[in-house]
Amino acid sequence: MATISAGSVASYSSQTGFVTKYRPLSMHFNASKTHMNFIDLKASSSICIQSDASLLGKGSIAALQASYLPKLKFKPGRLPAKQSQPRASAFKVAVLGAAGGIGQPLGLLIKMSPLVSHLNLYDIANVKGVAADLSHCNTPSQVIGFTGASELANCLRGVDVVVIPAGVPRKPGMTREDLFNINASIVKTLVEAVANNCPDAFIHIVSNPVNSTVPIAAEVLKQKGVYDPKKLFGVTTLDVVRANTFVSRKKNLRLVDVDVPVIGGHSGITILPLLSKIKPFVVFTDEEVSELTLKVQNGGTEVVEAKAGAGSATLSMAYAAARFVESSLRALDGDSDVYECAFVQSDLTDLPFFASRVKLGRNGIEAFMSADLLNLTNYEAKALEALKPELKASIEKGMAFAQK
Ligand SMILES: NC(=O)C1=CN([C@@H]2O[C@H](COP(=O)(O)OP(=O)(O)OC[C@H]3O[C@@H](n4cnc5c(N)ncnc54)[C@H](O)[C@@H]3O)[C@@H](O)[C@H]2O)C=CC1
Ligand SMILES: O=C([O-])CC(=O)C(=O)O
Repeated sequence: MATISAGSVASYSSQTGFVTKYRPLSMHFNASKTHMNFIDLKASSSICIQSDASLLGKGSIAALQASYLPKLKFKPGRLPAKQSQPRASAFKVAVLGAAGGIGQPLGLLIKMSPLVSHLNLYDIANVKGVAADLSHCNTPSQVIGFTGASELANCLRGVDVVVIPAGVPRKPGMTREDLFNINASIVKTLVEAVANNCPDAFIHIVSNPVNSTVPIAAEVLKQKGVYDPKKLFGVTTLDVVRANTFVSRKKNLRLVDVDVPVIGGHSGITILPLLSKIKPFVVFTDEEVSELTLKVQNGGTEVVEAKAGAGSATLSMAYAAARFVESSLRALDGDSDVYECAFVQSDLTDLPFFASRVKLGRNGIEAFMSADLLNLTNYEAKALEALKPELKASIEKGMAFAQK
């Protein structure tokens, strides 16, 4: 049987839920019989591509399908016995804030993507060691570390996707808003550099408060004359990841089947999981809706408190950000079946920015999944109205900061 390896990582990902649309392939991938290695950590392990087992879950399987299969000129089930190396990975990704709690595991996950040719890591401190370390992984991408303002332009030139997790995290007792004073300036400076050096890139803003840092980024890009609202994203994937995890646990569902759209923003009550729009269809009691909604809204704070001063979510965030990077790369690679939630410029509501499910394509957002906002339950409709004043204030605060 024809084979593609996902390396030993296949074993720890059977529960992952990179839930973008996915069509199974009826083909087995087995590293022991081929050199078409995805991760190459352990050449003897194998994955079955029609299952959900891969490093990045279904999304990554789709990436393999999208990036390898069309170029290999074979049909599923009719692979040649010997197949040469798949096409070179194509995309350049930069991570700004790459030596931090999120940046390091995120760098590792991106290093494992078959779609990445160059991984540029930037930080104001300690990034050369992180880059040297990661560069020893025998996956295709070339890793380079950049540090200090003088190296930022070189880090960004020619990049397709820029992820920005630079900035300070919360400590117990703080809200995400409390990070504004420090992180607003960091994001502003970094996005100015993005505008100057890779204005066509997809920009993924992770730094909090996302409800304000995304409007800041938009204003900076406008001032530079390079704003493309279809390519600027606040990363809210962690809310979806949490919602999927909590709901599947509560209702005993297979994680890979569960997809909960999460709308609004990325802070407290502005995070609104739409349980009525879950796939597969599930009935919830009122108590379950309220318990699950609060749990998702409080997910970040739960981690901040458990870490007791040592920061906020880093590993689950790296996982979520890697999923969003992978989805973006698949979209850039021509996959026409990529859907993610993100906080973006939007006219779905009367707010200028709003998180919703969007369809991604080569040029960024191709469509808004406006149907998700139809036929909301009373609970959801009320929660949506209740979140608007807080979200509006955070958006305006960000815009005002950048216009100053
Ligand atoms: N969008 C989301 O769902 C989530 C967002 N976050 C946010 O991500 C941000 C980063 O969190 P962590 O990685 O845990 O923090 P961290 O403190 O561990 O890492 C931040 C990194 O940014 C670097 N940095 C600071 N200023 C910089 C600049 N001007 N240029 C480049 N790098 C710079 C630091 O040197 C550090 O390495 C925080 O603002 C946090 O609130 C965290 C979790 C989830
Ligand atoms: O809660 C925080 O400060 C970090 C964050 O955004 C999250 O974990 O969702």
